[in-house]
Amino acid sequence: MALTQLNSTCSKPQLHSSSQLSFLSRTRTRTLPRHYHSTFAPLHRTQHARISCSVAPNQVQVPAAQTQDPKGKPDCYGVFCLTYDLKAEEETKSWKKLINIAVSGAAGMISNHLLFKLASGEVFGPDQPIALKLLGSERSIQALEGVAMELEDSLFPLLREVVISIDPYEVFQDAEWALLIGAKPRGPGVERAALLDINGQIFAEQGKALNAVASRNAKVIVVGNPCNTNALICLKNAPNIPAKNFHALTRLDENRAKCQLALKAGVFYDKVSNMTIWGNHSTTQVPDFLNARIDGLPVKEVIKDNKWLEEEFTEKVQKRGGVLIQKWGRSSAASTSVSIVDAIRSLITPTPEGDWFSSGVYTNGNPYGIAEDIVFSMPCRSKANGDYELVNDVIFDDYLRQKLAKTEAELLAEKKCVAHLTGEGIAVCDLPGDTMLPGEM
Ligand SMILES: NC(=O)C1=CN([C@@H]2O[C@H](COP(=O)(O)OP(=O)(O)OC[C@H]3O[C@@H](n4cnc5c(N)ncnc54)[C@H](OP(=O)(O)O)[C@@H]3O)[C@@H](O)[C@H]2O)C=CC1
Ligand SMILES: O=C([O-])CC(=O)C(=O)O
Repeated sequence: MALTQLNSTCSKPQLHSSSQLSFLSRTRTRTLPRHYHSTFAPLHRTQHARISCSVAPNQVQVPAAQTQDPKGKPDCYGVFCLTYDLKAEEETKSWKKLINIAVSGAAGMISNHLLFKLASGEVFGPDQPIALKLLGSERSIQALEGVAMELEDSLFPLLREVVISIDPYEVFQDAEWALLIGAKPRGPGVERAALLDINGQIFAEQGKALNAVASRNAKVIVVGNPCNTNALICLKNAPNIPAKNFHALTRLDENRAKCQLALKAGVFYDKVSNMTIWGNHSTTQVPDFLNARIDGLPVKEVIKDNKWLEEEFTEKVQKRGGVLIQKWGRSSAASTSVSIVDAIRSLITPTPEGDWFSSGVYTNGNPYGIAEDIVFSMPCRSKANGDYELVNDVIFDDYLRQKLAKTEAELLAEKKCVAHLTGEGIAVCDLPGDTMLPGEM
């Protein structure tokens, strides 16, 4: 691969003084968002690892550190100023317009898998350059620099810009996708009501920031738990973005359910379709075996063991996260990141004819009689435009209706618990006693 030095249009970089990172790094002072209180003495509020150069196709740019021009004015800095020596037919002008993807909790375990999938092109496609805007905190800013360094060392051609910051207003600027993963984990002795409040405040703040600066048609996927109610809080604080654009991740539950049905039926999991997870991403979630299909047939025609379906299968899916934590010592991160990829791809590729996917979405206008104004996992179809429609052709029986009522009641109780964060008055928190995240046992 020949190296050619370019006259690029990159902005002049400054080297980050403490870490000596080789990518372009800037610092500037901003007012901290209110929830970032810390005993640290923050000096640098924002740090960027930014590809800010435009590079012509067929050429490779060398880091300015190695190639300062005779006047001593580097145009660009570090490995993010490099691009591959593309063949004429692959040149960058055939790429789509760059999209901004914001990720919170970017130094966490899920992100550590997800970011590399996003940067590789496997999510948005091999002709879609991306900018990754990574949200951390004072707690995690060093770790985030490490993440940026690993992204740098991965030489992803499609990764055109990386920004790390603790300021959601900066990270969400013009974001087309916001993947909200960061949330305080529920530790021993933490009441679910307290968790709803602590994490709810994070999502209220982030909703406000999205409202102010994100793309007006941004798609928001909330992963941080309790993800349904966090998504509700987020959308209530972002009235400029359609409520329909907010999702709570229940795709991991769908994938888990498909795997269990495939195992029981003795088929590979690609034979399982039409799998709905209804309701809350919690142990009240309802994996719907009435409408799911195996090899095109209703599940009940293939697995003629109703007791197993109603009891063992349902509980296995509801509690899969907790069993995994017991074995692995940490919560599902790799499979969660895979399911985030699945969730995004389901919105940007056409749903296969007759099939659907599950997502926790806003219930207003739903055809199933589920209470309005909550975020509830339901069956969706997409035409690949980032949008979705709810599926009409599903059936219900008494068992399914009864299970739906339980998960709906839980979400309505959670909603009352966070009324102070959704602009709906004073919170009253009376949660059902058995409410748990899938990862809790
Ligand atoms: N919906 C789903 O299917 C699933 C959801 N989850 C949820 O996703 C979230 C992230 O999981 P994972 O990446 O494994 O978790 P990690 O603990 O690895 O990372 C979580 C991130 O959350 C941020 N965070 C925000 N507030 C706090 C706080 N008060 N205390 C500690 N950390 C905080 C931290 O980043 P920073 O310091 O930068 O803010 C941290 O990096 C969790 O809420 C988890 O329950 C997990 C699996 C499946
Ligand atoms: O409870 C957790 O953090 C993990 C979780 O959501 C899951 O595994 O589904």
